[in-house]
Amino acid sequence: MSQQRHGSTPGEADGVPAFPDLPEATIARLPEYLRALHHLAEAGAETVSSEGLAAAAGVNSAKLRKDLSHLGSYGTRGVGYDVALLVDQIEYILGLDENRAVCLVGVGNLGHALAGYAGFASRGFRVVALFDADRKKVGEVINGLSVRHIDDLAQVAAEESIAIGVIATPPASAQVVADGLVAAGVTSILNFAPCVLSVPPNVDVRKVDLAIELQILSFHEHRKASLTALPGGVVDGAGDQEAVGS
Ligand SMILES: NC(=O)c1ccc[n+]([C@@H]2O[C@H](COP(=O)([O-])OP(=O)(O)OC[C@H]3O[C@@H](n4cnc5c(N)ncnc54)[C@H](O)[C@@H]3O)[C@@H](O)[C@H]2O)c1
Repeated sequence: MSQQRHGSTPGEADGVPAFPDLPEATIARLPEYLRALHHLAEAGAETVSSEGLAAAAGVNSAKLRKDLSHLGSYGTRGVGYDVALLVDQIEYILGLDENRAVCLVGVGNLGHALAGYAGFASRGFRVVALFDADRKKVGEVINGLSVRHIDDLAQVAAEESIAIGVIATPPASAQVVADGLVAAGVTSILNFAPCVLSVPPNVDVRKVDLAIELQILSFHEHRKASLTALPGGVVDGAGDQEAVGS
């Protein structure tokens, strides 16, 4: 099986369209592969087997091979995947080479933690603005950014070409914030508020809810307890590690 050559445009591997239509579940796993590949590259690895990468990413290797085949990446028999090349391909597909501008709305407990997190830059994002409705918070500087009033959203979004808005307000304010982001031209929203947002079809919303993740783990705890309670009950082997929010 061939692997895409160095120097060719990522995403244009033989027989694969420049922008393949990927299953949602594959898209959700690509950042996991990327994180694992970055760790491998930092450790000096130039190639990695599908089993090695699958273990590092916490998925099974058949699923990984299928996911990467969507990108036209099949690895080389006996050698595996070229780490640098695969990083390029995944970053290209995820659009991480564009260093998108992100704003955060709601600088409370959660917003503070998110705004202070230095890891977004190394993952391909620029946090360019922080907004809050509370005038007492306006002017506070976090990670070199001064909190702006939410009334400035449209102006700042235009100046900074903000692509992604993160909502960390209470749920009661989240819809009005989402409406403001959409009106300001933002077409991707990451919503931490535990509520469903109504947005136009051209706007993508991802939701992060740690309580839901805990509830899912609670289900698995419940299931394991009921299986081991059965005579001779055996719990199934460990499953894949799903990313929160996927
Ligand atoms: N997703 C998760 O796993 C997770 C975890 C914790 C909290 N949360 C959610 O995150 C949100 C924030 O939680 P928190 O503890 O930081 O709350 P918080 O009350 O400490 O902060 C909310 C901030 O939003 C601001 N705000 C309110 N309305 C606004 C508006 N219209 N425009 C701009 N700013 C506005 C407030 O002034 C405040 O600074 C809540 O919805 C909470 O349920 C989610």
